[in-house]
Amino acid sequence: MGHLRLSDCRKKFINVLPEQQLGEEHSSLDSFRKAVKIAPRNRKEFSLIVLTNENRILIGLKHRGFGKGMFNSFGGKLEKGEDPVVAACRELHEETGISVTVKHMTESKIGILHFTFEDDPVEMCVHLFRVNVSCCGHATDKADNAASEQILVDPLTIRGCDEITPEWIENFYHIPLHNMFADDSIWLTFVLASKKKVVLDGWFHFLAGGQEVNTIHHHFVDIKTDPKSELPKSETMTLEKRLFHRMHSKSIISPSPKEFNEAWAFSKVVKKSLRCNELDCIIDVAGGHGALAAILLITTAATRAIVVDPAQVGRDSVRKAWADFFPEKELRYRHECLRSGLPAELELALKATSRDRILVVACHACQHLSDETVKLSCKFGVHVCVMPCCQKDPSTGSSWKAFSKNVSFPIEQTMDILLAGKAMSWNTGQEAGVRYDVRIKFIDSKITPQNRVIVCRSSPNDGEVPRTEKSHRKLQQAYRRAHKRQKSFYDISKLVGMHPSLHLVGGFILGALTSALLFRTREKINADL
Ligand SMILES: Nc1nc2c([nH]c(=O)n2[C@H]2C[C@H](O)[C@@H](COP(=O)(O)OP(=O)(O)OP(=O)(O)O)O2)c(=O)[nH]1
Repeated sequence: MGHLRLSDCRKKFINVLPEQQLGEEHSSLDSFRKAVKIAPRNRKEFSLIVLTNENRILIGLKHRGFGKGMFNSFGGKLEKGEDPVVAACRELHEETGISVTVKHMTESKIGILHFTFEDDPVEMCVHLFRVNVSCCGHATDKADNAASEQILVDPLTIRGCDEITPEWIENFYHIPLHNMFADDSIWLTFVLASKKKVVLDGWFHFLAGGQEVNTIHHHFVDIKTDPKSELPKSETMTLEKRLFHRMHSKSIISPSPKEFNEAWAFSKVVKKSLRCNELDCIIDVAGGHGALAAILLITTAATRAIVVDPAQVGRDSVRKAWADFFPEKELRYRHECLRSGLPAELELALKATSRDRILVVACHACQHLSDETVKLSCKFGVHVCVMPCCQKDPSTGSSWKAFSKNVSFPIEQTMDILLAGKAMSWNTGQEAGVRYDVRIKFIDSKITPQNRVIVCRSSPNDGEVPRTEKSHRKLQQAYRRAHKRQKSFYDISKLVGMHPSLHLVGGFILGALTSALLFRTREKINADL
């Protein structure tokens, strides 16, 4: 335990207030008390919760009350007789919608801040908490939060109230300290920059003039670090997380977290199944917002992606959120149905690149659309991956539905297998001079139960015997095997070196010898008698 330098931590923050607004720093509480002559008569208690997620912080713009027009962490006055921890849970929920258990909030307490003012005899006593949350794409389950160490938050459920609007700051060091209370430039910078869990006892005496002046006269901060209580190791910001956070920090609702997770998982399957450094063009069919197209642009070598969908769903959201992740690449939307839009785009793409560098994808396109996507793509001989949904049996008499029922196999899976079967049929791709290697892969069923990705990888069959020819040869072999006996007789004659025309002569001689032998035997028997 010991005193740490506050000013060193401050240097990393780009919006920190100038030293003259932060007043004189004292090295002891005695020294601070001697300098601050006004003794406060009344005391008011508040809670204040610093809410972080990895190296991001959620703060709120205040619309009324103390600090109106400025950013602050969440919190408020304690109600009469209310425990500070309970007040912190209540205020955090009221102002952000985030639920934290009393137990977790108790463990999250990191100190007390005391504020006095030259023009106000009331001392403000603020109970300080630091809550670190994990953002996820699933609805927050209070029971899970209670049971685990982590607070899981679905970013879409974060909401403000008439008093405050929450906003994520993507990087601690960019926090708008120039529009926050002056003391934040002292203690908040320290709390955020410190790798260890810190416990504070902060004393701040402000000059008269309230938030307009926002200047500290004297301050003293007693900081203790507990070497045993390390902060939870912050997870590394994977690309997936950066994309996800960027999306919800811009309050984007299309794609939803579920759709984002589906697109991300789908893209992973694609990347495992195809040579992604060789892709050039992605066509995302029924792609709506275009999240899948954008993710593939970001994570593969492809330079162009086209979203073919008659509906205009959240196209600007994806650009708004992720444009700087694919700066030199092109994301284009074609608002047209797949039947005409896909062949038109495939023709355009084939003018610019070779078919083995083109990939058509469809994530959760209804089954008839997935069917048509595969059919058209195979006609052009390009790679195609689909994850169908809304499978129905289109056959007359619903024969597949009956089959599924008989073998207790879900119709959705039957239809997917049938689609894979069509793609790997002997003729598929022949017209384009390719053959298809077809696999069914899975994404996590927790993301979606419709989790089968049909991956159809095309490869040239130049110089190769067409599959129909191969099977014809096999049939001939089988036919020969079936007539082996006839063949073997011919083979034996060949073996003894006899010409087939001599068979007759041989037979005649053999017959004559046998008759002579029989005749002699009969004569001998007659003589004996
Ligand atoms: N960061 C920081 N926070 C402060 C300072 N002074 C101060 O009161 N706060 C916090 C403590 C409280 O969380 C909040 C003030 O509470 P408030 O006036 O909004 O109380 P409330 O939510 O109950 O408001 P209301 O509904 O009664 O209008 O600001 C300060 O100097 N720096």
